[in-house]
Amino acid sequence: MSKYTLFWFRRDLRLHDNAGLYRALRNHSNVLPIFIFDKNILDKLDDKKDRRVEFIHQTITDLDIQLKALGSGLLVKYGTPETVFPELLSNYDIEAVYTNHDFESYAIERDNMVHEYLQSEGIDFRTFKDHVIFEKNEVLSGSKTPYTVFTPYSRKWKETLNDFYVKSYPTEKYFSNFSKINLPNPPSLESMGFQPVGMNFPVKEVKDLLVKNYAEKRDFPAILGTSRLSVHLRFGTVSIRELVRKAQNLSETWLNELIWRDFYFNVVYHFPHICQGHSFRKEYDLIQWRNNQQEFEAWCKGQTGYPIVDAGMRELNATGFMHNRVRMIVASFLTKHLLIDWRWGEAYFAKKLLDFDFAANNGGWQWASGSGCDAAPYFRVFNPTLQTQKFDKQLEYTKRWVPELNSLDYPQPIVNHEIARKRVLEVYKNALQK
Ligand SMILES: Cc1cc2nc3c(=O)[nH]c(=O)nc-3n(C[C@H](O)[C@H](O)[C@H](O)COP(=O)(O)OP(=O)(O)OC[C@H]3O[C@@H](n4cnc5c(N)ncnc54)[C@H](O)[C@@H]3O)c2cc1C
Repeated sequence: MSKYTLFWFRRDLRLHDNAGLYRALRNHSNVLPIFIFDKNILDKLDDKKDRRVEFIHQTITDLDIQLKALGSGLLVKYGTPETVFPELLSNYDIEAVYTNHDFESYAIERDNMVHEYLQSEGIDFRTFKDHVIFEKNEVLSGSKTPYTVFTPYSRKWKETLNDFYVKSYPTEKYFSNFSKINLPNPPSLESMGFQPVGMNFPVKEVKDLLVKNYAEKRDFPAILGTSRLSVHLRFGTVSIRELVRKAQNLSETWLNELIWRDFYFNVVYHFPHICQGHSFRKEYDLIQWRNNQQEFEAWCKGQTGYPIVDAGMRELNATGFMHNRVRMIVASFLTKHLLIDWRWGEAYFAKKLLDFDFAANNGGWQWASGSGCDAAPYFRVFNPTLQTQKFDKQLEYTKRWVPELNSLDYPQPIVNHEIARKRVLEVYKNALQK
């Protein structure tokens, strides 16, 4: 029997069109796929009914079934990478470990640690670009510096794109190179201290018609006008290359959204200070936030007395999803109307969003607060009433989540729009003039 090559799944939970898996299968004849339920991450989750863990568990179970049908299987471990790898090395004769890039700060630390360990054991650790179209220095300005503004970034992104970057990796050609092995089923959610919520997750297909109509429909939260693919993009159950090909054929506007996603990964990679809790524009760290705990709780619970804000927060709490237009409204409301630090909102979203992704979430929050690259100017304060008139005129979305809207049970606004607008402009001006 030849030595084993491990393929380590992380945010790329699919067999088809997977860059690192393709390289492992093409170069080696005994490829054992592994997945680690990482205690370093799971132990930090307070909610034992975390929808993300359930999503991953369902996906892993499905991957294992697909692999068993190929005469192989998925080796699933529950532990920390620093203990799992030594254990794997003592049980299997391993020549190389393949995986795909992940640029979040914990992931970088983890991969450096694993790399060092494997190197000390004489084992190759090979990593590949998979979850974005362009990474690292592939899209730089003419002066070879990273872009901090979306429009020129997206222009260069489009100029750089050619068929090569969106071609699928035909992993299926080499499926016979998966190890022939008998493995136990993955551990249950319960055995890892979690429980299922039992919700239906968004489907991973998007209809051509939806993408064609995206530009006209994407801003209306009452209708299904966006793809709902964000959780699949987060965990790699869909391939970004396939989606970009679809967007190229059907909708420039939707393509731009996929480019925003690459853009925010590019920002995280080039400006790591944002991963340490700093504003992208450092002067914004001087803002004197009010950080009123009671108002924060009212925002979290959807009890601010601003119906569109409350609808969004209740949708988030109930489903783990919130429409992009409403994310912008609730984020602006928290930072501008309530003058609560965007990091509080960022952390709350990180706990609740099914599609939580550090790069897009941080980017969205810093955009809303004005502190980010290519952010909304600080003096732009969304008016929730006008936003509702524009994007939920019939209150269809709002009433879905705030059914008691016109009754005495619904709270009075916790803040007056005009007073809050003047207050935030004053506070921001003071901080930014220093
Ligand atoms: C405050 C705030 C926080 C956010 N947090 C996240 C987050 O944690 N994870 C996340 O995936 N998105 C986040 N977004 C971006 C956006 O709201 C979601 O990607 C989108 O609502 C997901 O719905 P969809 O899949 O139907 O998107 P579609 O509109 O169909 O777009 C397709 C895909 O493009 C990407 N995309 C779209 N808009 C953006 C954007 N503005 N920035 C980056 N990528 C984008 C997503 O991967 C999305 O699935 C945030 C936005 C804001 C304003």
